Amino acid sequence: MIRIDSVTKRYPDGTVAVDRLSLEIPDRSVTVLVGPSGCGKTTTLRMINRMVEPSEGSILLDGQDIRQQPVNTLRRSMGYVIQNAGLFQHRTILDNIATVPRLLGRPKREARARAAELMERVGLDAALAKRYPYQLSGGQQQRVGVARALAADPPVLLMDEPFSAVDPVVRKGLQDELLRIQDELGKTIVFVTHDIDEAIKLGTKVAVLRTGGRLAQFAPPAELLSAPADAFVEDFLGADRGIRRLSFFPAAGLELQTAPVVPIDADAGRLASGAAAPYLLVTDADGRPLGWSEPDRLTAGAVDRERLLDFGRPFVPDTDSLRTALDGAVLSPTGWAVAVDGEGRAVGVVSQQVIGEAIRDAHGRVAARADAKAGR
Ligand SMILES: Nc1ncnc2c1ncn2[C@@H]1O[C@H](COP(=O)(O)OP(=O)(O)OP(=O)(O)O)[C@@H](O)[C@H]1O
Repeated sequence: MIRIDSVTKRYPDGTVAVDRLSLEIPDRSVTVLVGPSGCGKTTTLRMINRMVEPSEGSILLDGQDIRQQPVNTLRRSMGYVIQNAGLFQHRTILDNIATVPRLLGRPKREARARAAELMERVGLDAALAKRYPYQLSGGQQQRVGVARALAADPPVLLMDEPFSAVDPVVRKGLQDELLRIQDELGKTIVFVTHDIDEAIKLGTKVAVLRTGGRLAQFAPPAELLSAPADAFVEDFLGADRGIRRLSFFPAAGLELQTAPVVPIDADAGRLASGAAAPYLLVTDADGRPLGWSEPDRLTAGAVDRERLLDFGRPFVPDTDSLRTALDGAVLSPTGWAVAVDGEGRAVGVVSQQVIGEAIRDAHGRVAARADAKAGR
């Protein structure tokens, strides 16, 4: 655990970048520091690897004051990734990644083998190994930055706005990759961003800082969204807080109806058994959805695919959230969402109303848990 204990940083010109900040950063999880420009995120991160020394307070790593170990030893235990990757322009990709193992005295062959392995881990094609940084896209360069930071297998990874300079699509890919790597490697990651959506997506816990380096709230993302500590946090979270919060509620408990799902070759009896529903979902012979139809427009054995209504975007109950299910229902011309299994076969349908009830239940459960925690 990294423990930031009442740390203040006053720069020589008198700027107080961080003001009596206390934070406990748990092991093997992603802790995000988020806040408006100039609120002291970078200063805080750099105090963890002693690129900046606190004016007051202390930082403990696994119970030991970080000032008690030589700065080089400390930094070796902490990979550091910055915006634009900060790669060595005159070295190949492979040698960029192999830099730290080489500095640590690893033989060239071993360091390069490790670098090649890391390229694969961060999703870089081996063919890029001999290129130079300027021959890579921004997103690829960031991946190299992550690989380089992982090369010495440090337990801690400090990341300062690593994905800010790339476009939203590439950024999403990099975020997904980071979560995957984190799942596999279980690093202690401290991640700085000014993007609250990135914070909510990546953070196990999120520290929202306000200008002057003061902590506004430190909580898991779902808790931030459901109970912002004050108006500043609420404002910083922005619009759609309620909808975004639904991402944290699984769709697995939704009660699905199967009677309205009918195969394209359904006989009259099968069609009649679903006829009470306002719409039927027609599937192909493998069970994959084709589209919606009002029951009285269907004739057994003669379904005109062209006349079916678009079924919108289906959700997978086992892995998706209530947000995805609701989105599916809102996008569907019938107001019903289609549930599919991992192979894309329809497993049932669910109305907006039922999703609405599930949302109310989920809110109720969270409120009950909060009450229990507060001893009410
Ligand atoms: N070397 C320095 N000397 C004086 N003031 C500094 C120095 N470095 C940072 N600051 C100031 O400290 C405050 C916090 O800066 P910091 O870079 O930590 O913020 P940040 O939250 O990371 O900002 P951003 O999101 O814009 O990168 C700012 O007011 C900044 O101007």
